Amino acid sequence: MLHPAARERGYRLHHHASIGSTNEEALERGRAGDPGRLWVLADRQTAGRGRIGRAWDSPAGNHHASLLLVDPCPQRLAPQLAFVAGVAVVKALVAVAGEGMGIALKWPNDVLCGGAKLAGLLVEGTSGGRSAHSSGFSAVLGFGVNCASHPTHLSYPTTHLGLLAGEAGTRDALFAALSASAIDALDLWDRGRNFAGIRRAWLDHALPPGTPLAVARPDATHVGTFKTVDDDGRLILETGSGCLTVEAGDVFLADMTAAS
Ligand SMILES: O=C(O)CCCC[C@@H]1SC[C@@H]2NC(=O)N[C@@H]21
Repeated sequence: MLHPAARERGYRLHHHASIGSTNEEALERGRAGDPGRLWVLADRQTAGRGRIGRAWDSPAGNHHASLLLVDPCPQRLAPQLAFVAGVAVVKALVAVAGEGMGIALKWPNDVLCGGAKLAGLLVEGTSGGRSAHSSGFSAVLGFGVNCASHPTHLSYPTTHLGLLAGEAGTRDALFAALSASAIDALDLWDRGRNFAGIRRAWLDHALPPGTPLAVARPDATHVGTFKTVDDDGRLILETGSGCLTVEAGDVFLADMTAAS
C-alpha cells in the first residue's frame, strides 16, 4: 500500500489490524534503534491520541498512520515538521478529493473542509534512540484522517473524505498518496534548510487571510482574523488592537463553539 515512489526511496510499512497508538509504536521503534523511514499504519487504534492529551477516535475505515524519521534535522528545528506534515497531508487529500473542494490547513495542526475538521496531525519527538543510524533524535509525524466516518459527539464540526471524494476517498487511497507526498514535502523542506519553501507551500493551502479565528490562551480568548504565519512558524492574528503573535495555543474558527 506504500506508493512505489516511497518503496524506491527505502520507506517501509508495518501494518497492524489494531494497535494502541501508531505514534506510540513509532516512537518505541525509534527508541529501539529503528533506522527510520518507517510507516506504522493501523486499521484501528485503541488509544489514539490527539493534541493536548485529547483522545482521537480511531474506528476502522479511517486513516491512522505515523511516520518515524530518524535524525531528520537539527533537533531545534523539529517544530517545523508540523508544517511539513501539514503540506504532505493537504496535498494527499487534494490528490484524492480533487482541487476546489475547500480543503485548507488551520494553524497549527488541523485540516478543515467547509469549516469542519477532516484531519489532525500530531508531531512528537524522542531523543532516546542513539544508535548506528542516529545521534538519538527521532521524530514521529502522526496523521489522523476521517475517511469513512467522522465523530459526531465533539463540540466542533467534523467531516470525512468519503463525503468529498465518494468511493475514491478510502483510507488506502489516502495512505498511498500520503506516502508519496510526504517524500515531496520532506525534500522541499531539505532538513530545515528551506523552511521558507515549506512555509510558502503551507500558506498556499491554508485558510484564506481574513478568516475569523479565536485563540484560547490561559489569560483570555483572543478573537481576530488570520493574517499569516511568520518566518518562525508563529501564527499572526490581526485583532482590533493590532497584531498578536501566537507561539502555541488552541485555535478555532471564531464562529465555532469550541477548540479543535
Ligand atoms: O487533531 C489532533 O488533535 C491530532 C490528531 C492526531 C491523530 C493521529 S492518528 C495517527 C497518530 N496516532 C495517534 O495516536 N495520533 C495520531
